[in-house]
Amino acid sequence: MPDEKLPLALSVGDPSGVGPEIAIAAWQARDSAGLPPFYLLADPALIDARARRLGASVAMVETTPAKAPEVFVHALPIVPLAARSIDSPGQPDPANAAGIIEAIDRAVADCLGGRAAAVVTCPIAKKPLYDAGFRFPGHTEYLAHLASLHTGADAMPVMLLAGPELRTVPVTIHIALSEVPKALTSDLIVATARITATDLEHRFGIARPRLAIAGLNPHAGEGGAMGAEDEHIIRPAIERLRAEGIDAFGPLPADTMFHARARAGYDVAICMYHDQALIPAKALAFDEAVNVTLGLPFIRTSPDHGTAFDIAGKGLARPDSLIAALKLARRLADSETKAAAA
Ligand SMILES: NC(=O)C1=CN([C@@H]2O[C@H](COP(=O)(O)OP(=O)(O)OC[C@H]3O[C@@H](n4cnc5c(N)ncnc54)[C@H](O)[C@@H]3O)[C@@H](O)[C@H]2O)C=CC1
Ligand SMILES: NCC(=O)COP(=O)(O)O
Repeated sequence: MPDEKLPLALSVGDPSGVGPEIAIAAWQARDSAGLPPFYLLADPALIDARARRLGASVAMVETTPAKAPEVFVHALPIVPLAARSIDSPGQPDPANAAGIIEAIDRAVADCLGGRAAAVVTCPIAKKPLYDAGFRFPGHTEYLAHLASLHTGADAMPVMLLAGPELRTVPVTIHIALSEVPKALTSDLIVATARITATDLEHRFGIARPRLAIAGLNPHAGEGGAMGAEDEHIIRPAIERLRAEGIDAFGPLPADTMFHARARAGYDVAICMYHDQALIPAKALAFDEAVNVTLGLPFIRTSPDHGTAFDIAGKGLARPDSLIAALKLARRLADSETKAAAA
């Protein structure tokens, strides 16, 4: 249970991406945005180099999680990594993998060790990490692995994109589109929807959340004429969820379930693959949507965008989605604290 005085732990993400500069910009906006205290897990030399490159005048102090809240008022608190990072914006380098992973590891350890209230991650690019031997598809799956290492219990991670007007969950996440039909099972849909319903109720405070379940194929299969998965895999999953008392309905044709009137009828859209969930979320709210990992024994949020190598180091990156991620992490941590105290 997070303590409301604990800071948020922010991992730097890929040093060649926009993570360092959106972290700096978020700290600079702390008062106007009403941000809760956070500390940045990073190589201090990297953050100093990026600030200089951008001509940003920012006070930084190397510190500890415990001292971060008092530092945060006047300087960006940096909890130094053991690994060094290369400042090469736009040029991802597998040599940065050690620092990227150390920052995530330490954020999780701080959170589960009672030193941080929640984990917030700046974006990582997957390919340079794979090239360095990292064997997890992304943060989402790696965080579940870390949770299991720390607690000894298996965790099933669920990706939620949360924006002001829409929440979406992809049932299959970081896999090729050609693999989706094989990976999609009724068991996976049921397990994903259960975790979503539980976390929306207990972490987001939505009593009996309404889950709109998307079909996989055009027109949700058109009665089997355009694919069998909607009737043979998705509909049985919905029947099982309803039998458990979860307010799930569908399968809905995905092309007509995201317009404003349709969205008014549900709290979350459970989608069958990555882009089915992330395209509507980012199209509606690229600067405000937050990536949240459900199903973990700690809170994790992230901006919805990626490393943006094309603009890294140019002073063009907007910190808005990171700011939304920091605020949502604080809100979720505080509601967990209140629920535990009640
Ligand atoms: N949470 C995470 O760690 C995420 C990581 N990624 C990774 O990021 C890498 C790049 O992915 P892309 O598909 O190119 O998506 P991207 O989100 O990095 O960039 C897409 C477009 O949005 C712009 N953009 C992104 N963030 C912005 C910001 N803060 N301010 C202004 N413009 C911004 C970029 O300049 C680019 O034109 C991939 O390797 C992917 O794996 C992608 C999404 C989330
Ligand atoms: N497209 C979303 C994404 O790649 C984020 O993944 P993760 O690194 O948060 O698991």
